[in-house]
Amino acid sequence: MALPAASAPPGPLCTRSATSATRKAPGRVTATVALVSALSGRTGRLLNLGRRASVSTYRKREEKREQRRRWLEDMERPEEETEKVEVPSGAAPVFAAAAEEDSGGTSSRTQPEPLNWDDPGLNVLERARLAAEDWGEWDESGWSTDPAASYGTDEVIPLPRIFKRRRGEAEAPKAIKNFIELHQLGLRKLPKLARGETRPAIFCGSDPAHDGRRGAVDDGRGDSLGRMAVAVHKGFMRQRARCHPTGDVTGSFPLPERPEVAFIGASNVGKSSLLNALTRTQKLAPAKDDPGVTRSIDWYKCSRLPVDVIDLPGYGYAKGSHYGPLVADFIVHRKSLRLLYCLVDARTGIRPCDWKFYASLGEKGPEKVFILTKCDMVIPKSLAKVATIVLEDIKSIPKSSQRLIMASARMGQGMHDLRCHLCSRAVSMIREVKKRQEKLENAA
Ligand SMILES: Nc1nc2c(ncn2[C@@H]2O[C@H](COP(=O)(O)OP(=O)(O)OP(=O)(O)O)[C@@H](O)[C@H]2O)c(=O)[nH]1
Ligand SMILES: [Mg+2]
Repeated sequence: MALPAASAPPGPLCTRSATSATRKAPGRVTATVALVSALSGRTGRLLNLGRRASVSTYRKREEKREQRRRWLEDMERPEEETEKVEVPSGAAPVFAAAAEEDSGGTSSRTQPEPLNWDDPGLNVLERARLAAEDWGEWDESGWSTDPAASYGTDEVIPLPRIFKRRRGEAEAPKAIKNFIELHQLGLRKLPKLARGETRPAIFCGSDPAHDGRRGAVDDGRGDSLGRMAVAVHKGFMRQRARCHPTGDVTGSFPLPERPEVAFIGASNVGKSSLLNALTRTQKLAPAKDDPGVTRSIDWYKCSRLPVDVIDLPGYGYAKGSHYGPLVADFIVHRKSLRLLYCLVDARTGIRPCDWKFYASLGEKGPEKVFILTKCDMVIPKSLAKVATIVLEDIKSIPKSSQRLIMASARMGQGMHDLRCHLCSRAVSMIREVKKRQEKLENAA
């Protein structure tokens, strides 16, 4: 559809090359146009071509202006108008019931009290519901386009409003800031190394007196735990067993050989990468930029650890199927599983899908220890704020340790700390097993 002549844009009605040519040599261009016109009598057509190109550009600009105007209008609209309570598809029954009530459905339950995030009395279910509501238009299928895995730091990832507000308001305690400096955590500019020089690993998890400076790197062997952690770092791992989340054909899982610890978290949070980073075997557990890579329960055996490490499929997104409920079932019923490392992305904090998963576990399952992963992707200041928020959040999650580990599988920051933690827990698990054996022997 052609635009009416009145709406045509002001300015030149010929092509840019002709305009610039006119500016440079007006006489020559006029002569050329006159010659062409004389030869073919199509001067009007020539000019029309220019005019048409310019009209389409004008129309595009108009469209862009219109889009921008609409976007600005949306931004200026008061929050209440745009805010809507949406429950993600496939949400747990508690959300479905809440949504039904919110929409004035037929549910016999009374309208729930509006929740306030800052209320310390909120339990995990209430926080899960609040987080799901806050996420608004969050959709699990959107995970496929979520750039959470990629290394670029300038990418935008969707964040819930509550999280943004809390991150803005959070005041990180000095202890957390010092901890981050000590472990050299966060996104940092690495100094260039001279040829042949290797970057030293940062071992300061076991040494509280370490000042965190590069030159003062200790070897992590300050105590027996540190030595054990260094042994894990130099050890190797191999796969012991693999099973579908529903079990084998009989619905059962491999028999436990040792106490077990498992890594759990949303898809793509970096569970497999963290497991690989424990012994620095990059190709052990498959890890990719794609969510839903691990789709089975994998048992790994470490040469220097008296426990088995389990890599679980992630929840929130999985190609073809959603394993969240199956994994939760496995965690609840596996008696030999003594510790659960819950991974949380350092850029997003605890997400609604995480809250949903913890809500589905409830009081059941082993103790949870939280790990902030991908710490190399946020600046130290922001990392300190997110750590403060997560530490606050985990207070309301049942059976969670109040210890937060910060690590980066890619850069190795905080890995010594994680290994130390794993070793200390492994030692106490073995002690427990021995005590129980002794008790049984005495009874017999
Ligand atoms: N920058 C950075 N990237 C990481 C880190 N850990 C993991 N990644 C990247 O995140 C992506 C996903 O890692 P995976 O280990 O496959 O994640 P996963 O949680 O096992 O994912 P699923 O198996 O799909 O549940 C990979 O591309 C990793 O390279 C980290 O500490 N820092
Ligand atoms: Mg994986």
